[in-house]
Amino acid sequence: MKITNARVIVCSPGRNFVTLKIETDEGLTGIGDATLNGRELSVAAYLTEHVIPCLIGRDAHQIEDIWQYLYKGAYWRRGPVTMTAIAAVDTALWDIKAKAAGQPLYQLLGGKSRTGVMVYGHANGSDIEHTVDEVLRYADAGYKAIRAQSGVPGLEKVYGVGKGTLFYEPADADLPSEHDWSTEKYLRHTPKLFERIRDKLGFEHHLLHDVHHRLTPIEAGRLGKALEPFNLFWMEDATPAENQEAFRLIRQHTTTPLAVGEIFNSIWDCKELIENQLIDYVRATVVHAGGITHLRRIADLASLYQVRTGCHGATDLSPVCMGAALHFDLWVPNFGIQEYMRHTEETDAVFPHAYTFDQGMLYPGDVPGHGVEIDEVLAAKYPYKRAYLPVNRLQHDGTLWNW
Ligand SMILES: O=C(O)[C@@H](O)[C@@H](O)[C@H](O)[C@H](O)CO
Ligand SMILES: [Mg+2]
Repeated sequence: MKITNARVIVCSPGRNFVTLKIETDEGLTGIGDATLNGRELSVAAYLTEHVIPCLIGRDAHQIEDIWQYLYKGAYWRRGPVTMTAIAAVDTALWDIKAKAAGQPLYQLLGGKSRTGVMVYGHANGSDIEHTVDEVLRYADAGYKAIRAQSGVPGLEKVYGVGKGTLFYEPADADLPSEHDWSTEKYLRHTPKLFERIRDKLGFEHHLLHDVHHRLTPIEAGRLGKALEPFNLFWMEDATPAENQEAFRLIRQHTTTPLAVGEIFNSIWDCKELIENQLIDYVRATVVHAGGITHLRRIADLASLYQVRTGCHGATDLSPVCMGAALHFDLWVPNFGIQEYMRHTEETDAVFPHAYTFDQGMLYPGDVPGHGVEIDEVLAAKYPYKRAYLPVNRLQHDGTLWNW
């Protein structure tokens, strides 16, 4: 089955998405997500200018060979732009292979390892009481796992806390907006938040929290220790992970489980974290970590060390990534949890999909392929709009910090 054509579709149904569509001489098509939030057009150009010309005429069934060809053939290995582009090709080819077999994608990976995919939703509130109400709302909606983020007294804008409650969108301006940060205020506030949530909710539900790279390792150790009585499922991105060894310091101070990896793009970003058992969950997902082919390698390495998966699933990952990730989640033996932030109705209409939510679980559906398509006519009605993620500055002196 030969690849006859491929093209990039950029659209913005409420937020920007980049999608690669591959066509074959047998009439089968496949799509892959290529969205890199705030840097979308770099991946679109990488695909159009440098990848698509190399795909035409190749056998769509040779997923592994094409992966190696694009990875080794670039010479400049790894990096978010390259790996997102490769992921889009890989996802589209798995979609085509599964459609050719007439099977849902999870069957080609090895079949179901579980009945459904446990997800966590996002409860965001402007203060503790508001966040508690949101957590209870998610529990009522059937979620078994809930991430809680709250505004911090004395800080104007905080990661994870949106204007509306259901749809949180941080890429909110055509030049980066500026947030302020105080580690001291955040560290005083966060244990109180979880104490109050457990008081009201009890201990039946999983609770998660995202630190969004803002603490030093020793501060992260302190927070993890303070949160131990509240039994978190995980503390996420406690410190930036460029230096993987930094997690050893956090580990030495707390038994709160650690998750990291939404910004990882290859197995090399987490090799030491996994081999030294410095984390419990690896958060890489299909779109930014080289597609199903490479994510499977990360998960296999992780499984040797009892590290489980927790795929990133924010709204800047398109429904195409979500669909593919759900097939991966249904199969992967060392599954932990899947993040699920709902897309807007506009986005769902542009990307009709087979996956469904019920009682805190997602199900990828059984249609051949990954089960997500793109309505190109509708997509054309939503042109690209530049949108950046914010930057963060320390409140007391304006030093640029991690957002
Ligand atoms: O855990 C998460 O979902 C995040 O940390 C994201 O919201 C992240 O900020 C965005 O994906 C950035 O594009
Ligand atoms: Mg995160």
